[in-house]
Amino acid sequence: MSTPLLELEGVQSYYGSAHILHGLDLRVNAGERVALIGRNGVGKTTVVNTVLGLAALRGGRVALAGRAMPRPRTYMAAQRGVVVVPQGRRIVANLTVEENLKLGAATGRTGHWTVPEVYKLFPILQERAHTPGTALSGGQQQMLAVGRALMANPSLILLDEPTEGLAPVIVDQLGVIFNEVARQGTALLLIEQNMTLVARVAERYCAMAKGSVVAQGVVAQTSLDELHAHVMV
Ligand SMILES: Nc1ncnc2c1ncn2[C@@H]1O[C@H](COP(=O)(O)OP(=O)(O)OP(=O)(O)O)[C@@H](O)[C@H]1O
Repeated sequence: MSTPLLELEGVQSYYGSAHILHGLDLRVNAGERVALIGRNGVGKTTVVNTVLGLAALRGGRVALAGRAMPRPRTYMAAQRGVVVVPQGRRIVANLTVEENLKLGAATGRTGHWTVPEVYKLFPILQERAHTPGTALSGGQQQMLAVGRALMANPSLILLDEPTEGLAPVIVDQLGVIFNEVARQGTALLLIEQNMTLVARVAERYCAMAKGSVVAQGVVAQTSLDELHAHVMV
């Protein structure tokens, strides 16, 4: 079997003295589309933060593209081809759309994704190229956040609740985009509360409760009701 792009084994992670992840196991292989689901507060964002070094890894193992990262850092993840589209998008306010996109290329990784290729995927970003990034609508800002991540030519994108607060028509458009990005060969870890989108995009799901993965399965063999059961309060 090929080396996983992302592998967490028995991960224990903390914010200060708050112990959030309790022996979490998760693996994403090249080209896979995996959904990470679970109720609010179970620790999904903390998985991302652990990979970026924003939550403290105090037990277990994190490996990126086969290399163990005892002290993960954001730049290490990007260098190893793992890029995050953060919750809340974090578009830089005083930069234009195009300048925000170019920020994503800072790792120097080359590949399919360039500014023109991102504009082909999101024509609206080209139309608004010289507009301040934060002047865009919520859906357009999410497209910009995805485009910026693609500019790093990642092998894996971690998407943290990308459709939060967006209208259903925009959510549908993003689903098409995520599938197109995956078709180009980029693996996805999709943290998502919208199970219809999960069913449309992901092949496999991992469901979390209280800081660990408690169930997993093949999305095509799982009903929407079963998926919803993992996220309902
Ligand atoms: N900086 C922090 N310091 C201390 N505790 C935190 C911090 N950030 C998050 N937490 C706590 O860690 C737990 C897991 O939060 P996390 O954001 O990972 O959950 P989540 O599953 O992503 O939830 P949501 O869907 O609400 O984003 C929660 O109890 C939260 O209150």
